[in-house]
Amino acid sequence: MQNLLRQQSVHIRANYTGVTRLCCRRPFVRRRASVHVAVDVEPQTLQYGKELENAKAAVRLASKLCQIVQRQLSAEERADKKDDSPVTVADYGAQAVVAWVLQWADPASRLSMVAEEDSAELRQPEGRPMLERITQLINSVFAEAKVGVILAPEDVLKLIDLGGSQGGPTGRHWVLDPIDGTRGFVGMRQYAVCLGMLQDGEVVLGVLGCPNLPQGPVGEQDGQEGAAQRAGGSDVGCLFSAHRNHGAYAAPLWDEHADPVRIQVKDLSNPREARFMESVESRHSSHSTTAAMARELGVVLPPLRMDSQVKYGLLSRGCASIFMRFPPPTYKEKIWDHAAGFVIVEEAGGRVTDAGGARLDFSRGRFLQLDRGIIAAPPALHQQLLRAAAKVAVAPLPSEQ
Ligand SMILES: Nc1ncnc2c1ncn2[C@@H]1O[C@H](COP(=O)(O)O)[C@@H](O)[C@H]1OP(=O)(O)O
Ligand SMILES: [Mg+2]
Ligand SMILES: [Mg+2]
Ligand SMILES: [Mg+2]
Repeated sequence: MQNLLRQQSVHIRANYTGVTRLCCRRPFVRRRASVHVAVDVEPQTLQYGKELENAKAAVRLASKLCQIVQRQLSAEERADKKDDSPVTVADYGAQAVVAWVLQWADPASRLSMVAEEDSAELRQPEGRPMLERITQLINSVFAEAKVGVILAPEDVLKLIDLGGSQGGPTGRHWVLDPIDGTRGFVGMRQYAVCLGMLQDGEVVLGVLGCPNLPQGPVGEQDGQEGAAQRAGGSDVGCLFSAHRNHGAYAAPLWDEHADPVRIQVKDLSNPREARFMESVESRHSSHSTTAAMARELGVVLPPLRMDSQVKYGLLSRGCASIFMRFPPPTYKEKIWDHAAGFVIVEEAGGRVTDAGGARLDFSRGRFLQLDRGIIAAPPALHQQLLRAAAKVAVAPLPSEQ
């Protein structure tokens, strides 16, 4: 695949209107085609401007694939992984699409990507029908977007396995969760395509594609089954993005020409006005611990339960003021489950730490090492949350898992 990719020429041209074109040409593809990306700031003025555009283009394409699959997901299109969590053709397909865009946009550099999925099951004879379905899906999304490339199943396997990097404290590593909240995805609820970029151990870019998230106010029903069915309207589908030191933005997911809008957390200090968010799945995050935290803090509003990193997006846009996550003590948190949301919340003015107050550290490989769980909020509320966490009994995570 490396050789194949090297044969291809890819270049990015930005015009003065801020619309960038990602053009790809392969020797055996006659027609030149393009993926359009709208950018919020002239890419030349940002240190990682081109990378941000590529990340948005990748997330938009992958989100399209996910949306198509969610609307007609069949039993053959999903499987259970060894850890008992679900995976679908869309998880694999989205990972391959993002890897393809990033690789093609920067063919000169060796892509390092830390991503959730790998191709092991698809390489088994029983995985072949799923692999063929994934390949077909990718090619139909590429055709619709006029990418002008047709992938073979072998290409798809290799693209998925580009996500096997270990990350670490030096160099550049993309961090991808192709579908965060797969249980939400199969349950017709919320999910997000999450892409971050690590530079020397720091998350410098984050993009969240949230196909089922309304652009306006969000209520409890938006976290429940049926969110996917309601997602056809033009006011549903959000793209959150952030560039370190340049703020966080929200834009319509399906309109790459729309201007992104700067977003900020809602800087509340009174817990009685605050709404907190947590997982829909109590097996992912203890609802009783968050309820105890809310009582200790004096929060009176009921929780807003949402799947996936859409919670980080909602916090950044001020739709709720607190996010808490207390996974089971044996669970190892992965960097792709938080990288994009982390930089978006910080750039929107919020704080994201573990329950002991340590800022999340993405430089230690594929996993995060956390004291108990994750707490995110605007600064004043965050301080109060840390005081509550010191009083509320939360099962400690083993130091070495
Ligand atoms: N047993 C588990 N405990 C905690 N989190 C889990 C578990 N299984 C999967 N997850 C991950 O929790 C996150 C979803 O959290 P939430 O419930 O808040 O949406 C996802 O990253 C999901 O992975 P995945 O990316 O495979 O969906
Ligand atoms: Mg995840
Ligand atoms: Mg996932
Ligand atoms: Mg998963």
